[in-house]
Amino acid sequence: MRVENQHHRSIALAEDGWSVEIIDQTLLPHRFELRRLTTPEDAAEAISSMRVRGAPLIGATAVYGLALALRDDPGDGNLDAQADRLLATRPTAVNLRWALERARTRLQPLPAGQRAADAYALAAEICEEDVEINRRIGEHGLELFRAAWAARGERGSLNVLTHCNAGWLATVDWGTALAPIYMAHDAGIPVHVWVDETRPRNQGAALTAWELAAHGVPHDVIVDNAGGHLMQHGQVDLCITGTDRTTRSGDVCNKIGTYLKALAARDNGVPFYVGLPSPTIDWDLTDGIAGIPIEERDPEEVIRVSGVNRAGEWDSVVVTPEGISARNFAFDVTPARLVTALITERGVCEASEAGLLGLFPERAAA
Ligand SMILES: CSC[C@H]1O[C@H](OP(=O)(O)O)[C@H](O)[C@@H]1O
Repeated sequence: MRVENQHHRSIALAEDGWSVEIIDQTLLPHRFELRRLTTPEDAAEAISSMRVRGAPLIGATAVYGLALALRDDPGDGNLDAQADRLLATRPTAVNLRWALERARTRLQPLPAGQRAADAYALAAEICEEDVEINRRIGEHGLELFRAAWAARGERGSLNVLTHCNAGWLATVDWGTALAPIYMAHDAGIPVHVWVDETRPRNQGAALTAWELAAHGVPHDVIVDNAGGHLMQHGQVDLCITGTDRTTRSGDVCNKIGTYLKALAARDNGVPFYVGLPSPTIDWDLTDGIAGIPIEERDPEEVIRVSGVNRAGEWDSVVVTPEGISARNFAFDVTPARLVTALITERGVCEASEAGLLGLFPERAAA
């Protein structure tokens, strides 16, 4: 997407043809800085520290990390060890497993001397596929937005609530939940976005707001607990989020707090949509609540808030009493029954196995 009139993606091969450039998302919104990854350790650190985050972007970064590893040692042992190491960086987003399994399957049979070049080629393919998948999610989602706008009699604004960041920063480009928002805005539908701040890492306040502002999409940042109130007062026409792993039955794992938004949406008759790229579907799982591993991150992320102080300097402050105990669950699972529809690159379907197999029939036998 465009940043100060220059096109950027969240990740790209550097001009040297081998190192990898990412946007360091831990510095946004106050500093836009590119960071070069030159080793697999750099890639693993970028994922685990959330310099890059978002299921599709995590998968792409991991395969570039594997390419960096194979430049130095393309042997079987290093291929397996580095893939395992990258897989262990974060447990919830299924794209990480999907991308690394795809890489192992493709690279293992190759002569060692060909593996690095092919890993770079695969990383580039995964990136291009992601951009196209998200563009199509945007187009299918746009039709839902047009219908919602018509349902409002095309008056006022189309008020959309989103949680966390499922924009171009969470993918290679376009985003999943935000792609329909960008396309609706560009199509002249007056979209307004309620942006959940999304404690504790503030992906909404820091990343979604930054993206929407750069694209000129009207929005308001709200505290995570305000969404239900807005829905009760008719201020939300639809909710749309991303996902880190969706089961074949349509259970949606996403940033912590998504489930509570879906409950409020159901209670207030507000449609709840999920932007779902097919690499984020876990076809091996049916019960999301029982089966999806929920990442638990450092409690320090709850206790301490980072930002820019009055002097414009990067700083952090403690918001709890000294020595307290905190827990930091990073995701939750919204049962399929609370999801109005899944927006995939192949179209919109109900959140169910039948719905997903209707769009992905090749998965029926699995
Ligand atoms: C398009 S995936 C976006 C998804 O990833 C985020 O998690 P995190 O920032 O911890 O990587 C969040 O769940 C978003 O909805």
